[in-house]
Amino acid sequence: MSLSFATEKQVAVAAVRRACLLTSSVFNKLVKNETLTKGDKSPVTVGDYAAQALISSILSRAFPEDPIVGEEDASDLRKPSGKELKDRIVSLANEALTSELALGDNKDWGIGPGSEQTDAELLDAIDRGNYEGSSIGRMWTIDPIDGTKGFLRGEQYAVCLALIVDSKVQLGVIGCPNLPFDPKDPSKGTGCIFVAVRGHGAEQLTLTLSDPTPLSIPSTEASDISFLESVEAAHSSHSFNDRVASLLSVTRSPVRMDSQAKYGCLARGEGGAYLRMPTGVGYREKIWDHASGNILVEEAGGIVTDSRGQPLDFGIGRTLGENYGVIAAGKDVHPLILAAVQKAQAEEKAKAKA
Ligand SMILES: Nc1ncnc2c1ncn2[C@@H]1O[C@H](COP(=O)(O)O)[C@@H](OP(=O)(O)O)[C@H]1O
Ligand SMILES: [Mg+2]
Ligand SMILES: [Mg+2]
Ligand SMILES: [Mg+2]
Repeated sequence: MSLSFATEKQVAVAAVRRACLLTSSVFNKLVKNETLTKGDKSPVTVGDYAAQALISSILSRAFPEDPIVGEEDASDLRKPSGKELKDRIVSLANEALTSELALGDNKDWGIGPGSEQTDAELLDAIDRGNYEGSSIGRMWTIDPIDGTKGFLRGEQYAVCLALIVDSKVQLGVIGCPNLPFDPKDPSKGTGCIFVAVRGHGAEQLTLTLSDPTPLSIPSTEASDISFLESVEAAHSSHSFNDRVASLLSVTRSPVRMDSQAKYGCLARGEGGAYLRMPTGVGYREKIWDHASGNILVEEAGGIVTDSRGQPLDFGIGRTLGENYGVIAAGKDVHPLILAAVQKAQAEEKAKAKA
């Protein structure tokens, strides 16, 4: 029987839940100068930094020995020009750490009233995410706001946290504050937390940790799926997906959504397939963009591979290495999608030669 990671699960869900409350309250108050543009031209907001500080400081208390691979680092906040931003992040993180939430909390994890951290402690918590990754041992990976562009547009984004042991994801949590809990029943409102533990299944909870629902991907005909794909055309090739869809006689339009919310939707039976093929040379996918979604889909009975049909390797560092794309789908349609992807790749190669 596989390990149940019961304490890890409780801590991870509590941390993601607090980070979801933090990010949704930040969104309503976000002002213009609270967003920076990083070296790769992508945006980062006070919400991203504060959520990473919060999650990392909870993990550091609960599991002080575990290294963390986090998306953000505090170098810009340590500069004199970053002081205003830093002050705001410290106050947001402390507010989220100390607020009293009845459920799922534990003083030993450094959360609840009286758990304030100093500026230096919170900046250090962000920088604990600088771990380079490893194929051996335990490590956590945090994407404090996945889909920052979606977050800024008021659309989908996700707070993602996963535990990787010896290169394999063992626990994944994805918090999606803007995702309808039940698309068929709007009265259930928005906000979901997806959780999966290796060998123990996948489930969905509300942001108040109620309504736990086990998740599994229903079987479908390949022609009945609709692809879940990035909103940002620079992140995944829309035209390649269109070609794959036509090879499979898919008639439904693709569903575009930012963040790992796509993996959550797939796991609960929406869409049927996630397809992310590289748009150009050079970009390497980051482990924090896929770790939680990977286990969620696998535990919901699906398959996740690259375009060679190989599983993703979470043990080679902060990235997934050379980019062969990502294909995630239910187990009956995955082989068909993989074959169609390989056919479309062969066509592209032949065209490039001609
Ligand atoms: N050229 C590129 N190709 C693929 N992914 C990219 C990319 N540039 C940025 N990304 C990643 O795409 C993530 C968003 O995924 P999606 O397109 O599914 O919404 C971003 O996460 P962040 O928003 O956390 O930075 C970022 O890490
Ligand atoms: Mg980012
Ligand atoms: Mg991301
Ligand atoms: Mg992010």
